[in-house]
Amino acid sequence: MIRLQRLSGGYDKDRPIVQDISLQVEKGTFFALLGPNGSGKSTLFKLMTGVLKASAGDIELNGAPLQSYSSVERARLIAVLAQEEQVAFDFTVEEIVMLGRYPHQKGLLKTASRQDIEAVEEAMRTTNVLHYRFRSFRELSGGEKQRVLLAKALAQEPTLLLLDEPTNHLDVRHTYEMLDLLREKQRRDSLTVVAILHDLNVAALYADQVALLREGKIVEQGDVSVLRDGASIGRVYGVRAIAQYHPLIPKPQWFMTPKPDDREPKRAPFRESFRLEQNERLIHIAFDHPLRTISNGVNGEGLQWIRHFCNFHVDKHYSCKDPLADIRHWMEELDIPFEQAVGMMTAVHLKHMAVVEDEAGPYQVMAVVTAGAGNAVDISSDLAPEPFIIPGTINTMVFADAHLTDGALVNAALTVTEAKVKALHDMNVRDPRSQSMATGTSTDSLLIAATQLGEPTPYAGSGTVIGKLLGRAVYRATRMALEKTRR
Ligand SMILES: Nc1ncnc2c1ncn2[C@@H]1O[C@H](COP(=O)(O)OP(=O)(O)OP(=O)(O)O)[C@@H](O)[C@H]1O
Repeated sequence: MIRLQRLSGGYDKDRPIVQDISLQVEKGTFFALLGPNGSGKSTLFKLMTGVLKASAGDIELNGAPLQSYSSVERARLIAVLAQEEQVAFDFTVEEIVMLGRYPHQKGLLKTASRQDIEAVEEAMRTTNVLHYRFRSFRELSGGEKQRVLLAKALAQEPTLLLLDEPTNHLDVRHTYEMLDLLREKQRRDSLTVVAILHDLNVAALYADQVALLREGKIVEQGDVSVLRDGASIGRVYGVRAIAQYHPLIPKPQWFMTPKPDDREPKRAPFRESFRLEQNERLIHIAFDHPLRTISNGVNGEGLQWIRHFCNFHVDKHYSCKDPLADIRHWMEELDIPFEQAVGMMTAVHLKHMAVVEDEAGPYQVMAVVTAGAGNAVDISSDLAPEPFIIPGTINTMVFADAHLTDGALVNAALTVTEAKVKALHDMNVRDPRSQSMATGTSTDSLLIAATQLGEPTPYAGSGTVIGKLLGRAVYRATRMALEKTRR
């Protein structure tokens, strides 16, 4: 629908600001133009609307050269929401929005038709500005003005909407409301949206296509997955950042990393950096700093940064109706912040806990295990799973003074699971239903937590020093814990 071919131009004929830009935005697409300050985004917009004349290259709008349209025709097709829109007179909100209808109005007097009035009402309703329609535009806050200007652009009923930082001045709620609204218009009315955005995360969530500009040239272009490339984004913006996928939708999101703070107090050695308490009700390991953690705990599941590691004892007949609410309630009673805690449950007596500490090379590890084999299961047997749930009968907590990447955390989970299975095998633990060797119990829990100090290691399998250390600690702790409960 709009096509730029080898386009160059700027403010001075001899010094083009944007150079050799080729891109195509299809009808009904949300296209985000990204790039650092001064990279030429607004200049490109001015070339796209004909405010600036290109020094080289072509722009086609709906298959015809942009110059072949009259200015009124262009204004009917393209609406622009500029960065700082100056309003010369003291207009009301409704009057401002009505200005959007100007290209559609006929005759010298330009009186508003019924269609104009309906378009203005609809635009004010969708942007949620109806309630201040009679207020002076000048009196509005920055965010309110922005919504009114969007209403004006929508009232224009364009096929192409160019937005220069549309979410400027908007708070979080209004930012996402505006973007949801634009996406709805884009999908429902096949509106084509080209937006200059500074927030890479917003762009990744809403744009179908993106182009990344640096010093007037496109350095990346494509669907939003180009934003997944940490190295190139870091280079373009000159920042330390990593991209990860959003946990709920397959869109990349950015995490900026501040410069390391040299004045941060030195951390205590591993063994002095935590407190382990155990009583009838709870095993609580509290670190003085958060650890990178992967777990399937009832509370704090997934990948997190965690300081408090809890294993609560529950009665054999505990009803598991809402274990998360229960665990948070118990944590609250004990003043343990659940946002920084992993919580597991077990029906095993906590005095039967086994703790194994070990070290090799630069690494230190500690495995804390509670284990009962009442509902041991052979995962390979043909029997259907039993729906009856008894809270976690082998709960394994492993702490490592090591720097494990996310992949290494998963690798560590694999390694210590192998160690647990071997312990069950060597202890001749059987599935009571199939009588075959058990591979675990039906409600096991696991957590791996790493201090993230030292050199990062991407592997923690049985072929690595850290993997072997973790595996052996878990093997010994699982055996000790099973022996204690058996006795
Ligand atoms: N009216 C102007 N006359 C001359 N040079 C200009 C003018 N407006 C912008 N420039 C220059 O053009 C270059 C690109 O500016 P532009 O406004 O297009 O960047 P941008 O990517 O939109 O930046 P920002 O993210 O800061 O809004 C800058 O070096 C700027 O100084």
